[in-house]
Amino acid sequence: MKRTYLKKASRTSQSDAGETSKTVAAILADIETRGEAAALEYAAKFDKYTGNVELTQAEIDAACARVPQKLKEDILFAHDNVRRFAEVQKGTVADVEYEINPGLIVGQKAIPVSAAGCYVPAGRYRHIASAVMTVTTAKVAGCEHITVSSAPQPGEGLNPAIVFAAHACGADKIMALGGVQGVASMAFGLFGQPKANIIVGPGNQFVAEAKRSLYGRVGIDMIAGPTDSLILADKGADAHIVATDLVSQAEHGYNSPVWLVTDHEPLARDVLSRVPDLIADLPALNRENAEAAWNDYAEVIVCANREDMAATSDEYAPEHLTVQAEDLDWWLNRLKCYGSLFLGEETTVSYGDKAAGTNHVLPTSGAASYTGGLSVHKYMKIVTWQRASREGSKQVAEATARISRLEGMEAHARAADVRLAKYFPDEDFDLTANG
Ligand SMILES: NC(=O)C1=CN([C@@H]2O[C@H](COP(=O)(O)OP(=O)(O)OC[C@H]3O[C@@H](n4cnc5c(N)ncnc54)[C@H](O)[C@@H]3O)[C@@H](O)[C@H]2O)C=CC1
Ligand SMILES: O=C(O)[C@@H](O)CS(=O)(=O)O
Ligand SMILES: [Zn+2]
Repeated sequence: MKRTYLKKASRTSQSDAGETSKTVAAILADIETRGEAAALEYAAKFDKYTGNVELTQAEIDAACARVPQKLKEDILFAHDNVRRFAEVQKGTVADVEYEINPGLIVGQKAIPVSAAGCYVPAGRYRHIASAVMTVTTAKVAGCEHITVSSAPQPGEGLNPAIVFAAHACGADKIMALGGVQGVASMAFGLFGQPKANIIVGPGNQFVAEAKRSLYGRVGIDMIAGPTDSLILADKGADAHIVATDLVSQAEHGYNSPVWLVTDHEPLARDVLSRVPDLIADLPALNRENAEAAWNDYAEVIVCANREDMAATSDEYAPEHLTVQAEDLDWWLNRLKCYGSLFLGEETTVSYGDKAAGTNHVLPTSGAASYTGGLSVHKYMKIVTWQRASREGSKQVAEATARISRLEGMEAHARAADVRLAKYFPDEDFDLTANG
């Protein structure tokens, strides 16, 4: 497949991975050894925060009172959409019971984990929507205890709207702890909370690496690190809207890649010429982030046709994938690797990020090649069970005994032997490995 890069990235999500991994390992080990005292020291070091970590009910009430009414209504609108979509998704997992052989019944149950730890990023921006996405889905899944941990601002603590969102969506505990110290405190059960069974939520490279390192001891939703986005656009796409959408996701941070893939070079050149002005027009922090992301991480790729565009996109496996091209059904059918798909110019990643109802906690750095984003299913354990009548036990016992013996697992075989001997004392069975 021939691809022409009109713009090629000098850095990727793996560029700083080694350094990040070392930093995070040291912090995790320290917090595991020294507990809350170490977590508080890192809060002071990284966030210049020495205030209260566990929010009291009075602090929650005071924060909620500071949120403007219109913003509360918007947050509740987003919550309602996320909740209703989560409920529909939950309905797709059913407990089942199946008589697989006469008298032998097998089944599946979906059991929610007890304790969920939801990380809500708040370093560069106030990610109110992340509180909605994580807490609402945990609540719909049926988790008994939900903790939110989020980065405090120096001298101020948590953003009031994040507190309102976490509280309104159903958090049982809210902590002012960011980054690795927030994730570690939820995983180790510090500050009076139950140890989390699963840690979910997005964050920067330190948060994503902390979750990755703790995985196994605790469940995680997925690697949801620095945001990335890809737009597939054909000759009919509106260059101004494509450029605006690229910039909208480059503002996340200096390490947020945005990629444009097209089969129409004039569109690519038009978009390339528009992006710098759109970035220059942003407020200072957003401009700095978007400029760095655009310069170092962005790519503009021209392909020969739509099939090559789709194949390129699947290779990148972006977190957000937008299609601004004709024949949307063809794309929906063809594309295989993405966290969330935005079909057509009339929708945009920002809708999904904030309020449309699909979850914005999504796989990054290519993780969309093997997983989808956060949903109720991530909090639910699909477990199995079985029971049998004595008749139902017969055939499976014989097969079990012979397979076990052939494997050399004599004790397993005898667990089947004793049942056959007890339930069918008058029958002879050849239970040897060669039987
Ligand atoms: N994949 C997804 O679904 C989503 C991803 N995001 C991503 O979340 C991220 C948010 O990042 P931030 O604004 O930074 O907020 P954040 O809350 O993730 O990180 C802030 C924390 O980083 C820690 N930190 C900062 N510098 C450090 C250092 N040198 N060593 C150790 N720890 C350090 C501090 O403890 C601070 O509390 C962005 O990259 C954004 O793209 C946001 C929403 C959704
Ligand atoms: O990575 C993401 O999903 C973000 O784009 C979500 S938000 O824009 O930070 O709300
Ligand atoms: Zn976004």
